[in-house]
Amino acid sequence: MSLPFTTEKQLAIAAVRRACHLTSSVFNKLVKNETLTKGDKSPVTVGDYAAQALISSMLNHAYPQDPIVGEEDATELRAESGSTLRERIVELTNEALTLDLQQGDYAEWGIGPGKAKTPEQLMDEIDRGNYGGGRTGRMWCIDPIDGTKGFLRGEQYAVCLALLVDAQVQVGVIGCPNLPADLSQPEGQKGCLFVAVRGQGAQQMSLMGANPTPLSMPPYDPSTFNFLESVEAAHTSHSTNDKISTLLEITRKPIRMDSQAKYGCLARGDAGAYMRMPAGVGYQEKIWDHAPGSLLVEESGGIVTDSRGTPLDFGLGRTLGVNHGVIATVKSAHSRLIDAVAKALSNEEGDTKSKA
Ligand SMILES: Nc1ncnc2c1ncn2[C@@H]1O[C@H](COP(=O)(O)O)[C@@H](O)[C@H]1OP(=O)(O)O
Ligand SMILES: [Mg+2]
Ligand SMILES: [Mg+2]
Ligand SMILES: [Mg+2]
Repeated sequence: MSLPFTTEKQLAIAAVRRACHLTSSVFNKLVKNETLTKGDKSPVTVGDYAAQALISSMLNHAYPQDPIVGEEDATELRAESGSTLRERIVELTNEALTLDLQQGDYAEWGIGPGKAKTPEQLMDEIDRGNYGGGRTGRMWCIDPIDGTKGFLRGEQYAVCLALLVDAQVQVGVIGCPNLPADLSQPEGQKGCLFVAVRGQGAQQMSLMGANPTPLSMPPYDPSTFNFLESVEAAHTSHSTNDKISTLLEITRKPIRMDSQAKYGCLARGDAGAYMRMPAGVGYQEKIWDHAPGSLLVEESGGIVTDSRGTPLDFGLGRTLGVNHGVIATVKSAHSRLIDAVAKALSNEEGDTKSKA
């Protein structure tokens, strides 16, 4: 008998691999009018929409009953019927759907030569990601381009896919086309795929599946410990992270990087912790920004909680609800970090009161 979730894992790898191929080729040809600004002021490109349409089509073919929580929706595209933006998304998605990428990876996934879809079908595929989430049953989470700002800068981004069952992540796949296989060799081979299945461990491999390597996080070592954090100051409080660093007497500088590539780097031991302290009040973290990454870290021997030590709850809907930031680290460092966070936050509160 095969291991649980073997088919889902293979499908997720095939979908993320194809989407990475799409986003890498989009980047090289992206022009200015192929990016929109969403209601929350964040950017979305033709690559985000096309990658979601592609992944959703593949999931739909294999598991038509499974609901999908996807970041993007097609409302703006439908309103712009006949627009070049929509035409470009259709063209890109169909190119990726019909691509003869790797022999044998398409027979059962409804992709490959002759599998192009109509614009209407593709808008519907994007909108299959409108599921509201919840506590019971199966659901997939897609972040077609995580770290769109990094993508636009030509830096790090990730194509992210997870399968959840009863609000627990069971399968997580993250594709990072721009990530060096070895961070100490930034000019070396680029393109990493991270794969985790609950209870079956985590692996890193090349985007085409070469050199699969099991991941296991090194134990806490104060002499080398450092943080991974967002590039964008609006996404995380760099100054709170600095205070926590000082309290822990961390001497190495943080590594700034966009997207869930941070979870991949943490899982393979490039840094000691991924710290995501809220930059302001009111932002609710989205489940697609943490579902595959959290499983990857857990399966590599780490732990992922909010900044107060509460486990992340993927059963509340499309967001993680009121939980406060995210901390991912090796188990032996976790309680030290939680204590330092509490101290740093109470010092910040004290500073605010004394200024008032
Ligand atoms: N104010 C915010 N606080 C935290 N995360 C945010 C905020 N605004 C957007 N994000 C999300 O952070 C993620 C990128 O994180 P990172 O900085 O680690 O690369 C994106 O998915 C982005 O969402 P969106 O895709 O809607 O822009
Ligand atoms: Mg994201
Ligand atoms: Mg995104
Ligand atoms: Mg976005």
